[in-house]
Amino acid sequence: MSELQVRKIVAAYDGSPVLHGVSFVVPSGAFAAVLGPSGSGKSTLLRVIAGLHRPLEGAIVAAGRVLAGPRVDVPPQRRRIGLVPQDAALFPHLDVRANIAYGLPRRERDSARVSELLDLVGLRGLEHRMPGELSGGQRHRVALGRALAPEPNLVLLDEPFSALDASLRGEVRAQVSQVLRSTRTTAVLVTHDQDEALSMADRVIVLADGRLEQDGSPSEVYSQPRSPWVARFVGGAVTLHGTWRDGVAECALGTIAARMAVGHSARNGDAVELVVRPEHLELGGPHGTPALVRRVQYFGHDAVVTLDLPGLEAPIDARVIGGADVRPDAEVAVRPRQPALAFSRSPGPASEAPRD
Ligand SMILES: Nc1ncnc2c1ncn2[C@@H]1O[C@H](COP(=O)(O)OP(=O)(O)OP(=O)(O)O)[C@@H](O)[C@H]1O
Repeated sequence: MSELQVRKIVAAYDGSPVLHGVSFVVPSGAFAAVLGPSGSGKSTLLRVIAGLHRPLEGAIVAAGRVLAGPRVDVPPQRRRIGLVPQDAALFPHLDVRANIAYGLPRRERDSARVSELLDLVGLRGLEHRMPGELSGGQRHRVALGRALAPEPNLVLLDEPFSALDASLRGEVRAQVSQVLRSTRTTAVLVTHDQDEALSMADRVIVLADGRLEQDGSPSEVYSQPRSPWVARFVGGAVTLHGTWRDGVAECALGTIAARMAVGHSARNGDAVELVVRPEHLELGGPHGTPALVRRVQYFGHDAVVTLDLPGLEAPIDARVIGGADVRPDAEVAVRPRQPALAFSRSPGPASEAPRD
């Protein structure tokens, strides 16, 4: 069992707090993504887990062993944690085999274990290439092989795909998750890319301003966001002010079906904040609210249509299948296809716009 427990971690730089009591558990063998905008404290959290930054409060427990706590600070090299850094950080003067073998104790560097790892990360045949002769994706696989070599309890991946071309990224993400799943390694990925978090992880841990905003499966975080902020940050959302009345909401989109978010409630006449996914807005049809098309971004499989609605200062985006025939300045009718998610209105960071 190599469960990771992050317990009420408080961390600071020069007295300025950066993490404010962050807690979550990654079950043994699970793949978690810590997702948050720039400056939310993701790298600091990873450094705390790896033993590169000492927390002021809280504890880190991996595989049942306390690695950091009030009187404990296990040095990084004794934590049994593998790290895959952002830039792969390979030794440029060592070939693929030697880079992977570097992760093993000296006496095991010539062992069959290195060949096993080359097979695991799909680099058999390239073992004598130098890092400069590899693609970005292959370099990451070497870094993963090196991190997995000593059979760590936990692998940490720090934005490992951000430097890759978009065309390569999807493939490398799939290869890395396949290797981690096949070895049942507990892993934590840090990313600001919501697609990466949703597509790779079993658990998504959303951080904002050093606080945990939500911890759940990708579909929970997407379909039951805990706040309008999470909805906007994970997947994008149209947010509207509305008034709750008998299971529907009155807002700039007219009177629309709505359901209250988990943990929220409203009485008739209460102000609510409504969240609608852009892909749940449909154009055309007899019952929609009239809107003016401001811009169309056509992507082939779908299009993002930016609309001005009467009474709304900011435009809203609808993501529609096709969309080739929608023209700027046209008047269209817009309507949500699914009930909006309603949040009781409360001030605070959860209702501010995401920053990135
Ligand atoms: N070595 C440091 N000294 C002082 N402040 C730091 C240091 N490293 C990070 N910070 C600050 O701590 C906060 C969190 O930074 P951190 O790098 O953990 O965020 P992040 O979510 O990983 O951001 P990014 O996605 O941009 O890497 C930021 O305000 C940052 O300026």
